[in-house]
Amino acid sequence: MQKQTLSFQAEVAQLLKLVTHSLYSNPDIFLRELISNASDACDKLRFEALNDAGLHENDSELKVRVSFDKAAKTLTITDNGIGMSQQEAIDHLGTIAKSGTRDFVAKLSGDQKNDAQLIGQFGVGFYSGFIVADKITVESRRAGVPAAQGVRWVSEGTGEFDVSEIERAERGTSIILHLKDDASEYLNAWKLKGIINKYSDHISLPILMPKEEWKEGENDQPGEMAFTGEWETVNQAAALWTRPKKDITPEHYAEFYKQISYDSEAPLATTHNRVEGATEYTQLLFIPSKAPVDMFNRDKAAGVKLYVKRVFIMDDAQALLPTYLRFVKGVVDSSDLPLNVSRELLQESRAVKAIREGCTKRVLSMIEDLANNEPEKFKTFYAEFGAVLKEGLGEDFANRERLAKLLRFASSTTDTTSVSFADYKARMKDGQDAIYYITADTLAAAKSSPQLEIFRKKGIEVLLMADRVDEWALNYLNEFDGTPLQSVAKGAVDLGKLQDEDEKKAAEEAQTQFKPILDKLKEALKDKASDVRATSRLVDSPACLVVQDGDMSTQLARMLKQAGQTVPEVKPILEVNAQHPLVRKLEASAELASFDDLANILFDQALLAEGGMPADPAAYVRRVNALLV
Ligand SMILES: Nc1ncnc2c1ncn2[C@@H]1O[C@H](COP(=O)(O)OP(=O)(O)OP(=O)(O)O)[C@@H](O)[C@H]1O
Repeated sequence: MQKQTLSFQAEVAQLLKLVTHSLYSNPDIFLRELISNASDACDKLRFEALNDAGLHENDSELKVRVSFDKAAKTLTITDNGIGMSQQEAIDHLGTIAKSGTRDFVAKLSGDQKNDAQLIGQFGVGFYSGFIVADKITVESRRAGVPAAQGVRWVSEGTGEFDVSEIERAERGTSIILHLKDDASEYLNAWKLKGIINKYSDHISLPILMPKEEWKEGENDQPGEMAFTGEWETVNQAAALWTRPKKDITPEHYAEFYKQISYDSEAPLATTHNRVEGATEYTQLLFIPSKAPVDMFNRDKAAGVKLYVKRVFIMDDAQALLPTYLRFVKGVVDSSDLPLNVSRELLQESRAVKAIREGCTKRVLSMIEDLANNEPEKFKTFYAEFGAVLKEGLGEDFANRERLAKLLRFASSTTDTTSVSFADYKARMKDGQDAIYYITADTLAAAKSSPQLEIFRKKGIEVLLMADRVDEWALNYLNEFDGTPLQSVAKGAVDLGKLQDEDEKKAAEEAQTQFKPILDKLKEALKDKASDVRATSRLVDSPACLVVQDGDMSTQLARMLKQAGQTVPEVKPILEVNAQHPLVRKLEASAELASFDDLANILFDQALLAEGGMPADPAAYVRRVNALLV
């Protein structure tokens, strides 16, 4: 292969510019990124060698070596992992393959402070070398490829890189950083050991550095540290989760978490256990402090890595946790699964089923623990992940009750999202036999909803729900601890024992007395409303819309339509307040030509009040204007 000069993909060039303009306030992390890549490369080799032992080439002790040359001002990170072919070096180091990272780079604004924050969430991997180096040379040979087909890749981190063919006896990759003048502090073993200890201690491979010893000076010269020619292991070289809990500090856990999650913040909660019995495995799971931007994408990659007997098998092992816990990050290391387990096999494995149940229970305990003992953290958790947790009501029947206890809502008497079903029950009025709730597009809409009027008048608390998932999720929860849940926007209003006899009688009388008008309204609105009836649910408003028990609410129907789904046409019921002057006016205009307009205005206003839109807004405006002039 001739030496070639190639250009970076536009996004890489953009990223590099950012990196070289000293994006990081903490330059040390370049070493973590490069060691992490080296460790990934070794994981890949181990995995591919499961089917082709020849790839080990008589060098099966996988390791990472870090060394420096003071005179040449270079720092070199070498691994004997999978290596790169010539084409792979061009593809992997010249373009960004991961679409997630590419999208993210496209979002960078050029504003350094903002970008720095954003980039902290992703990590720039290999390119972080350019924080400390003004030139990087990569030399590599892929496992199984002849020594003559090695590759050298060189770049100064500007627009281009060179690639050429080299002879390379040993398999794997060396990253040679030509350090900038102001980065010479990295030509120091103590400094490097300190960074490795801080960021890369949990790496399961040995990280080796040349051994140094104190050498006394001769002829009155001062002594100095000198290389002995041997290598020494400078990390613990045992995967974090395999070590006894008592030897692991919160900082170790946090570092490990940051490494696997690309999060810059420490996790909110951590659980680490060895599970013994019929299925044996170790779980190390984390709840992040912040939700990722794409959390509501249910197809999003899961966050748990699968290892089998300490061999890395796959990222994003979806079978290990239910979808509604997709925000959890961590590692599961099983001793029961075969090393060649595939994603398909995972779905069917009984061991995986047991692991999944065990992990789900653990995560729920972790959340319960926050709820019971760390209210501030639970608040953070709920603000970030409460909405996803609700999906569990429909997805995980076995844990439905535990989940229901963890839910929190705003209510007509509390502004914060802090009311649990248990709190609500404890405050229920004498004679109240249901937990009342309302769903709406926003909390403000829920709060000012006409359906709440009678409840407010009687001092009955109503839970307000404005998460998109609420109505769907609540479909799966009919009761809490023996008390039924009742939407106040569905079915006829039934306050049971809370409504006194007089009120009930008045409502019935209104229904009969009002019948002619109701019939006329029904006729006028036959295309829009399935029924029109008098109600005792309203106090200040003239009318509202409700649906039958079991029907989809108008709000959910709207939401699904917006999302492009076809929804069966559900005509709502128009309920009118016989006491309201506007409704009285209807009675008076029963024989007039304007009756039809008034009827339509009444319906459209009820729709507007709950956040909907009249089917024909222009006609609505015309009708109101006709009344105004
Ligand atoms: N030491 C190495 N050995 C073999 N391949 C490597 C090595 N370092 C980097 N690569 C290849 O280059 C690619 C790009 O590396 P880079 O660090 O930019 O991203 P990444 O590792 O894929 O992502 P991230 O660092 O965000 O996890 C890697 O995916 C890998 O294929």
